[in-house]
Order: sequence, then C-alpha cells, then structure tokens
Amino acid sequence: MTLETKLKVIDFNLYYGNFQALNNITLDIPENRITAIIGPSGCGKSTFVRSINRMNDLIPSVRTHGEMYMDEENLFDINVVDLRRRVGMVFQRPNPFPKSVYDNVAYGPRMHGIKNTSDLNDIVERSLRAAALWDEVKDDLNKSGLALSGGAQQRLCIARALAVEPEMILMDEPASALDPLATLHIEELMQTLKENYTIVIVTHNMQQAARSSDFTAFFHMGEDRAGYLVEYGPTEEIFTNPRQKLTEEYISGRFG
Ligand SMILES: Nc1ncnc2c1ncn2[C@@H]1O[C@H](COP(=O)(O)OP(=O)(O)OP(=O)(O)O)[C@@H](O)[C@H]1O
Repeated sequence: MTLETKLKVIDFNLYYGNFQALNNITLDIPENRITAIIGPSGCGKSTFVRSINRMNDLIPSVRTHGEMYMDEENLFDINVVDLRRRVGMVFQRPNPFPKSVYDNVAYGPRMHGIKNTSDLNDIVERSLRAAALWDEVKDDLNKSGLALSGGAQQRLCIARALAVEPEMILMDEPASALDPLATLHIEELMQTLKENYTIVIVTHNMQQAARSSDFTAFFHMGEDRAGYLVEYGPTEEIFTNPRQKLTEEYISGRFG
C-alpha cells in the first residue's frame, strides 16, 4: 500500500533570536500513520511540532525559513485560525479548561459558530467516544474536567482536539505525566485514532516510540546546538537496524 504524504517539510530552519534551534529539517510525514519524534533534551523536538501548527508564531523572537506543505498547500499561506483547527495539539500536562466535561469538548465547535444544541450534543458524544472517554463520563457531563483523573483529563484534551475535526494531531509528550496504565490507554487510543488522523508524537520514552509509532525521526543537535534530523524511517528499521551509529547509540541508551 502506498502512503500519502500529509505533511512535507523541506529545509526548515527556526531561530529564537540569534539561537538556531532547527537546522534544515526535511521529512515527509505520512497520512494516517503515527510518526514519533525522538532525541535528547534540547534537540528541538517540541520546537519542531510547535512549528507545524505555528504555535511558535506567538514568540516574537522566532524567525523561520524553509517550507512546509500540508496536502500540497503551503502551510504558511493558511490562515492561522484554520490551521489550528486542522492541526490539533495535545500537551505534556493535561490542560482541561476549568469547565464541565461537556463545555470543554463543545468549546472549539462553539468558537467555530456551531450553536445548535443537538449538533453540539452529537459532536460532544462523538468526540468523547473517539477519545475512549464516553463510558466514564456519559452519566455526568456537567462534572468539571478538572475532577477527572490525569489519564482521563488527557483523553478529555484529546476529545477537545477531535471536536473540531482536525486532520493532524500533534502530541508533545502526551503521557509523560501519566501512570503506566493511563499511558497504555493513550497508546491504545492512538492506534484507533490513526485510522482517521495523522499523528505526530514527541516522546522521550523510546519503548513508547518503538511500541506505538509507524515511523520514527531521530533528532540530535550539532556543536552549535541546532537540532537536525539524523535519521528517519520505519520505526522497526530505526530500532532494529539503524543506518547511523549515532541512532544506534541513542536507542541503546548510551546517551540522552
Ligand atoms: N521560547 C524560547 N526562546 C528561546 N529558546 C528556546 C525557546 N524554546 C526553546 N528554546 C531552546 O531551543 C532548543 C530546543 O528546545 P525544545 O524545547 O524544542 O527541545 P526538545 O528537544 O523538545 O527538549 P525537551 O526534550 O527537553 O523538551 C533548546 O536549546 C531550548 O532552550
């Protein structure tokens, strides 16, 4: 089966002021697959994923050059509000709004102008089901999102991201604040989500990347500390037969 490219990145560079954080990143992220970004602390993993939905635009010192195309559309030509709807993001620490479970999920659709209660009810149920949270919360959708367990809060944040029907979901260390069981839930959930979405996950946890991703990109930083892509390929190859010595050293835990 041939894979479609969802996101094409060509020679992408990013600077925080004078400091270069990303150096000539080129890679194709396939549609309906999970791509893991791994690498030592500070190599630019978060910076890279935050570039995909242009979160870095919020930082005044940031400058970028290079190209990104989503479905062949220049990412930098897309209106940021539309882009953030099309590219959802889930962060390291679950960050539900201090609102009810229902209002957390309905927030995005309401912002996009959906007011009809039965439409919102449908979206909330569909999103919570897709995030494997519906059964736990369906009897009390008015409960505060903050009253859920950490793992359930993270699934609520995933439901909130799904509610606006994104095409891609960026996950920056989504399970690092969770216990092993909640982590497993998130990993299982990712496997069902990839049927409909393209997922990019940043993880420090190499077992997690090996278990749950289809493709792995290994980032490292040069002597100037700019992050670059060392090796990218099918996860199985990266973990069993890496082409670069540096990759082998990293995945076998010799540094990082
Ligand atoms: N807002 C910012 N202003 C200036 N420098 C920044 C900013 N954010 C990140 N950096 C720097 O850019 C580099 C890459 O940071 P980034 O957080 O992307 O790395 P990372 O690989 O995700 O690290 P970690 O695994 O520790 O989260 C680091 O040297 C970091 O200090």
